[in-house]
Amino acid sequence: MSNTVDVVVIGMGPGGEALAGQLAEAGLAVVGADARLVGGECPYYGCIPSKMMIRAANSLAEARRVPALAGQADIRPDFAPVAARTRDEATDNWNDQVAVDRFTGKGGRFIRGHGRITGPQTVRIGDEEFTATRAIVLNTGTDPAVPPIPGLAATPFWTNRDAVAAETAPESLIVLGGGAIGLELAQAFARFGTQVSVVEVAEKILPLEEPEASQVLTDVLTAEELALHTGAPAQAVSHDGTGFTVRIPDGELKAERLLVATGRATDLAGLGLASIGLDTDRQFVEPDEYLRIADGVYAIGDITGKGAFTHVSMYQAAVAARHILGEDGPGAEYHAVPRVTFTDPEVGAVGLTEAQARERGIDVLTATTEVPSSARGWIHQAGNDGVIKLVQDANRGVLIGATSVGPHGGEVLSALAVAVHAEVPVDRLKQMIYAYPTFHRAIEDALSRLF
Ligand SMILES: Cc1cc2nc3c(=O)[nH]c(=O)nc-3n(C[C@H](O)[C@H](O)[C@H](O)COP(=O)(O)OP(=O)(O)OC[C@H]3O[C@@H](n4cnc5c(N)ncnc54)[C@H](O)[C@@H]3O)c2cc1C
Ligand SMILES: NC(=O)c1ccc[n+]([C@@H]2O[C@H](COP(=O)([O-])OP(=O)(O)OC[C@H]3O[C@@H](n4cnc5c(N)ncnc54)[C@H](O)[C@@H]3O)[C@@H](O)[C@H]2O)c1
Repeated sequence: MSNTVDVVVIGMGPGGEALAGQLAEAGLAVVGADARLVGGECPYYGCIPSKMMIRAANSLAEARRVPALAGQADIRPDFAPVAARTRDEATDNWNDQVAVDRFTGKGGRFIRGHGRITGPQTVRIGDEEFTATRAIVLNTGTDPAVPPIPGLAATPFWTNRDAVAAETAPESLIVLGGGAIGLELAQAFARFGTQVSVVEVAEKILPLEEPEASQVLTDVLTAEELALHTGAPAQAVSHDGTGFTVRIPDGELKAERLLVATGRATDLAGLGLASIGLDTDRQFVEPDEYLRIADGVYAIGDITGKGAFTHVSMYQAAVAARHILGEDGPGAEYHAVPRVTFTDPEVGAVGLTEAQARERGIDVLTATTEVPSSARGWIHQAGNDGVIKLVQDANRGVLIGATSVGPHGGEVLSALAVAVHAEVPVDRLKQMIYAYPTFHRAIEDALSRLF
């Protein structure tokens, strides 16, 4: 088999898998390499198993709301169905044969191994050298970042990869990091009965989202008896054979398990980017609008730093694939990247936060409305916590950012994502009819406060 091909894809996360398959189906000679599992973090260690866990945990939370609304419910949490679904349905016991077969079925050649660029058109995968005449595509994603906290490295801590593979919910859990991964898993385990403490170095949880969103979630998680320690740098970690101790400025926390969810790491040097003249001292590559980082070299997904989300990886894959095939089409744009943290309530957001907009010198108008005081929120009652916040560019008269926290907050976000993406004039949004009594009707109330 010739080692001179059209395209080599290094790393087959969600975007890389889609792009490699599309190019192979289009008739190009494509080699796809993955060191671990085809499909990447999302199906095996990320989105899908965590959302299965959350779905189960939310059903427990909803059952706990029965006394407020509908009588009595006898709730006895059991983690076994979650573990079984993750193993059997989400990950096929962490086996990617179906995905490999799907790719090879489209005509691609798959190699399990670590890929590294060795020159403008050359890639080494394991012991083999390949020449890619049309494109090299990087979709290598990220690994969990482990902060240099004294003692931590020597302990048997969990990352997301261990947490989603748990067979049982631990009795107690300390979560380092109050971002998306930390909070989603913290709340899910807590709903199964785990005693959870979250240690977040920033002054608030979800520090990059709107402060109003952070506040709603802080109130909900505190009411669910999670212990939130914010502005709390972990100073030391130890493990005595049975449990963890984490020292924070306020004292010591102890738990059976420790989950490190403090962000993600890339390794640009390990990808050989110096061989094509790129700086490897940075965390992310810098692609142009067609995802090129050098002539004939493309990068998609988390390593581009445009939003570590499956939908960004897939979007970039489509743009890059079109460009590699020589088809016309728009380049990538990022003014309306949506994101949803699947806590309950869900925290959906799109575009810029108020703080980000002000940092850019944009003259903004903002408005918020509380979900519990909307008609649907009031009807919903137990579990109705939420807020909608809009950020308008005062000069252009369009929304440039929005946040939707609440039951189905991620679904409510879709209307706001359309508005931000298509730059629908705020005056036009104010003329729209919002179905009664939906959660999304609260958007109308927020719009009426924008002046
Ligand atoms: C717990 C958790 C929950 C998440 N939930 C969501 C969610 O709900 N929604 C959402 O949109 N996103 C979510 N994400 C983020 C999402 O998983 C990623 O954004 C998504 O997987 C896209 O990543 P990627 O395309 O960059 O590649 P990845 O999925 O990171 O895959 C990269 C692949 O490249 C391989 N690789 C790396 N280096 C090499 C190399 N040198 N040679 C060969 N192969 C290599 C790896 O083995 C891996 O298979 C979650 C992440 C985590 C951890
Ligand atoms: N629903 C989703 O779409 C979803 C879910 C999970 C993850 N993700 C993606 O994965 C990415 C990574 O998630 P993440 O939660 O690891 O990262 P994150 O950047 O979202 O959150 C990490 C948190 O850890 C804190 N932190 C950093 N160092 C710390 C330390 N030493 N001690 C205590 N806290 C510390 C940070 O201040 C931050 O709040 C996210 O940015 C997101 O894009 C998406």
